[in-house]
Order: sequence, then structure tokens, then C-alpha cells
Amino acid sequence: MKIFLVGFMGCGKSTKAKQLANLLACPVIDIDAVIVEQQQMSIADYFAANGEAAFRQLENEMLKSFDYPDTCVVATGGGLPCYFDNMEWMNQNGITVYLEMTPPQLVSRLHNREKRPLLKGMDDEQLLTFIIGKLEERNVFYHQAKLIINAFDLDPKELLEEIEAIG
Ligand SMILES: Nc1ncnc2c1ncn2[C@@H]1O[C@H](COP(=O)(O)OP(=O)(O)O)[C@@H](O)[C@H]1O
Ligand SMILES: O=C(O)C1=C[C@@H](OP(=O)(O)O)[C@@H](O)[C@H](O)C1
Ligand SMILES: [Mg+2]
Repeated sequence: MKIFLVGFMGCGKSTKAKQLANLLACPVIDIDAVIVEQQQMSIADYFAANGEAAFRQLENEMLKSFDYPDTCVVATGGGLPCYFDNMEWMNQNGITVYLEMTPPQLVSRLHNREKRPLLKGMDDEQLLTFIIGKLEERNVFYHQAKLIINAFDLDPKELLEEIEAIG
């Protein structure tokens, strides 16, 4: 079973991927972390040096070229499902899970904004407006996930049970 976690920045993909992988005793792959390791620079630095379009190309290549073990949990970047045929590819190659949260819940989780180039320098009010607009664009992709679950206060064991029920 390959589990792909998708959702907006701050919904907990990276954190929950590690927790799920712990429960399953399987590898965790965080696409952003793979990019950081391969490029030897942070996501923010990569955006600054090469721009967003180059980043989208790179995450598309990483997603498709990674040698996934049979059982693994994959944390995607928040934008990854929304470019190219990435969402379709993940649906063909594993179980996709949308960790859904409301815009105010996302604001409350997004403290470290400098790490996320799209959020750089935003205060809470600007961030809330940005999230509402971006979610409108992105929901069409996120909603193609096989499982959609509210992820605020979600226990990893409960999440795993929900995934196993459909997998
Ligand atoms: N259950 C939780 N309770 C409180 N904060 C959390 C929880 N899970 C994750 N966080 C925090 O929320 C932020 C976003 O989590 P992260 O896993 O990086 O999300 P994503 O990968 O979806 O952007 C991080 O600062 C993380 O420490
Ligand atoms: O939503 C996005 O476009 C992005 C989300 C980030 O990942 P997280 O969702 O893990 O923060 C990272 O890939 C990059 O900053 C762009
Ligand atoms: Mg992440």
C-alpha cells in the first residue's frame, strides 16, 4: 500500500506522514525533503534562485521518478497535486488522502511562514485571504482524493483505520 497525503500548506502532511509510517513500520518519503536533499538547498532558496515554474517541473519529476517501496507513506507539497497530471498519477499508483482543514485552522498552524516561499511576509489577515483564494483554485484537485478527512485534531491511528477501510 502506497499512501499519498495531499492538502494545503500547514494541514500536517509532513507530520502525519511520519506518524503513519511509524504505525505501519514503513518508509516515509517527503517529496519536499527529497528535493532539498537532491538540490542541496531549501525550498525557499530554490524558489528564489529558479522560480516557481522550475519548482513545479522538479516536483513532477521527483514524484514520478522516485523508486517507491511497496508499502510507504508519501508527503506531497501543498501545490503538487495541482500541476500536470500529478493527482491522476497518484490515484493510479496509490491511495490518495486529502487532509482537509478550514482556512482559520490552517492559519493557526502556519507559524513558520518564511520557510514557505508562497507565504513570505504575510500577516494573519493576508494569509487568511490568500488561503481562501488558493483553496478555491486547488479544491478541484484535492477533491479528487480517494479519502477526504478533516485533519485538525485527527489521531493518526484513526486516520490509518480510515485508510485501511478503503484500501
Ligand atoms: N497535531 C498537531 N498539533 C499542533 N500542531 C501541529 C500538529 N501537527 C502538525 N503541527 C504543526 O503544524 C505545522 C504544519 O505541519 P506540517 O506537517 O509541516 O504540514 P504540511 O507538511 O502539510 O505543510 C508545523 O509547524 C507542525 O509542527
Ligand atoms: O502549497 C505549495 O504550493 C507549496 C507547499 C510547500 O509544501 P507544504 O505543503 O509541505 O508546506 C512546498 O512544496 C512549497 O513551499 C510550495
Ligand atoms: Mg510538508
